[in-house]
Amino acid sequence: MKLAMIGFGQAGGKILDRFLEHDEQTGSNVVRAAVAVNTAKADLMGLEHVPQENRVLIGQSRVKGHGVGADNELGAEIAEEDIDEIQGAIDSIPVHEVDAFLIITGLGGGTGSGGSPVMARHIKRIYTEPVYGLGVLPAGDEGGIYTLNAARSFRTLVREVDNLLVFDNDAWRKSGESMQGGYRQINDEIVTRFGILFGAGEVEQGGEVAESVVDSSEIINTLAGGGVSTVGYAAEDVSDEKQSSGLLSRFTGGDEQSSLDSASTTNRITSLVRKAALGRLTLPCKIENGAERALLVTAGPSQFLNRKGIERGRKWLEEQTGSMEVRGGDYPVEDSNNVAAVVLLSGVTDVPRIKELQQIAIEARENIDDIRGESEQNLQDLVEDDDDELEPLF
Ligand SMILES: Nc1nc2c(ncn2[C@@H]2O[C@H](COP(=O)(O)OP(=O)(O)OP(=O)(O)O)[C@@H](O)[C@H]2O)c(=O)[nH]1
Repeated sequence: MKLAMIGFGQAGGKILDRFLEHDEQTGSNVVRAAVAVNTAKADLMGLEHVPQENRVLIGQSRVKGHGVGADNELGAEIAEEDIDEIQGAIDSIPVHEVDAFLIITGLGGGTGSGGSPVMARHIKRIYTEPVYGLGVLPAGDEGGIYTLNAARSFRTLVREVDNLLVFDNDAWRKSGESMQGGYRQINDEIVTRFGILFGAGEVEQGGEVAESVVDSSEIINTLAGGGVSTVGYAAEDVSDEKQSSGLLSRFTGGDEQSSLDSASTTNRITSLVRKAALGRLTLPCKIENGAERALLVTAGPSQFLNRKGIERGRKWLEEQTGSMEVRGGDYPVEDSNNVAAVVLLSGVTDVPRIKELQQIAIEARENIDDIRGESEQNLQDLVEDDDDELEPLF
């Protein structure tokens, strides 16, 4: 699937940068165009793979290149005011060559949190291609303002995009790690999952497995209908088996597929599907209470992918989610040493983490209002004398 990716804000830019690096390393060619938008000059300068001409600094007259300091209302205002500058960069995208737009952003900050819904609305008005969001929720220990920002941005962005794919930093943060080191690893996790998912629709149809290869229209149809999506992933190293099956087939003159035990290939796939769906999802949720649609992608060297495994995995997903719309297919990656299953669950609704986020956001808003009210009173008590005998100069 060919995407025009827009990284909004610091997190959005860094994840976009990592997607570009992944594209170069794997040759998957998913990112057809990349634009980074930010109010902070330093963040844009720190990017390594986004072309210079596609880095857009907005809000210069308002914040002088220093970011909006987690004020997402200001982030939204600036995006609205400078939308023509962003459009200038989008104009260079060969839109006829892309299947969809993907706007990537951290929902807890200011620039991306406020700007990305404005951007999504703008793009949807102009282009017919679907516009998806990849929104990152803040970790629980980041504090009230980030949670409040994320809850408000989440609500707005879901409405503006054709589907919001969510990644929850809270579920992935390891304690005892530096922020930067931690994010690098988290961003790798993000790119691995979404890279396989979107890369799957990019394989040329052809060869033995042609009819079971995932097409980009299957990704689009799974995401159609809107709402919130989450992704699961599981992988197994098959390098030893790959080596021995290659040797054996050369020795017997047979093909590599037939030198592998098809029952164990099938079982491996079905167990990977279960692990992917029941393990850590990008947004943890209860799958047994429903996903409207799902897509199963099995990736790896083609001799390790078989139709029976995918069929069984698909059926199992249908039973688990109660969805009648479960698609499935292969993503052959011949030089990989892993077999992986990626499960996209679209239209999920039973997500305790979102309810918790909203509750904390409401409390944070109440606390912020109380503290503001109190601090005005406290300042007045400090600067004025008790009997108001000292009058100000003017
Ligand atoms: N996964 C991931 N999350 C990140 C990364 N950097 C920041 N975040 C998350 O994004 C949120 C902050 O958003 P930023 O992108 O830094 O903020 P911004 O949009 O640049 O807005 P301002 O800095 O307020 O102008 C934080 O709450 C973090 O949870 C990153 O590299 N990876």
